[in-house]
Amino acid sequence: MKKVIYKTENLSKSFSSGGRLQHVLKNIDLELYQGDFTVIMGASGAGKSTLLYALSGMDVPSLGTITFGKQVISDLSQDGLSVFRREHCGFVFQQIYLIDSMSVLDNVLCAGLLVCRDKKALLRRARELFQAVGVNEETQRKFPTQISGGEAQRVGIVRALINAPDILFADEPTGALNSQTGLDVLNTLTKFNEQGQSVVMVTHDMRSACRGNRILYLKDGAILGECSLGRYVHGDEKRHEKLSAFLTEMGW
Ligand SMILES: Nc1ncnc2c1ncn2[C@@H]1O[C@H](COP(=O)(O)OP(=O)(O)OP(=O)(O)O)[C@@H](O)[C@H]1O
Repeated sequence: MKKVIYKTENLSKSFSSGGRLQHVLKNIDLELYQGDFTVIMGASGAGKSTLLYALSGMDVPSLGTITFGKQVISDLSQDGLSVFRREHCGFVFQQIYLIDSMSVLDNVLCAGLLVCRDKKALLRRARELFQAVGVNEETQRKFPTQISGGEAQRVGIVRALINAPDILFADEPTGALNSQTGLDVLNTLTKFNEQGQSVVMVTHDMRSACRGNRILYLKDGAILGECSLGRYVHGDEKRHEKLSAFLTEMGW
């Protein structure tokens, strides 16, 4: 039986803009499981990123609770949330925000040193991760402005994983990449997930979504439905058809 890592109850988020309250997430009850590659889909404005930010402690809900393991993260202060993010979460976004004045390797080590003081152990893990994503030593010595978008995104994945997070959050990780480099990034995420890494990814892209084993469809701030695709198998056309049929049913 799968282990629940996240549980939300009545999770709601509202924003006030122009004197009007916009209810973006509406009473979401959700469980996420360890080892899953969960994908969140839905139309633009459905609340996907807002849900991801709430789960990852980057933002706080207006109402409801979010429990991670036994910890109620929706009760944490801003300081508590930053410790939670640092210790448990990894982030991969469309924008990578590497520090331009540091080498690729130092960008990764710097993120690791926030959690672990053992530089030798960090270096070992960084080298393993760089090898896994296909970023060689020459590229590791370069500065962010000297590498391609695809390389930068793979460095971003290494940085996100350097602290061995319990969960990796990805928001449109291939959104700014061309088709081949996007595919490399998806293969990298799939590989880590096969090794047990839990992933939650927001995407509009069918090809990316096909990598997930569980697809949630968000509409107007509520989960309208979900689809189970099973573990990713390369070249499985039925998977694409199943996802496509599900999305059609959801009104995608
Ligand atoms: N900080 C904020 N202040 C005010 N409104 C916000 C804020 N963040 C999000 N919203 C609003 O919440 C709604 C949902 O935004 P969100 O980014 O979660 O949608 P999304 O489903 O991820 O959309 P997209 O696919 O276009 O990225 C939008 O109408 C957006 O304008």
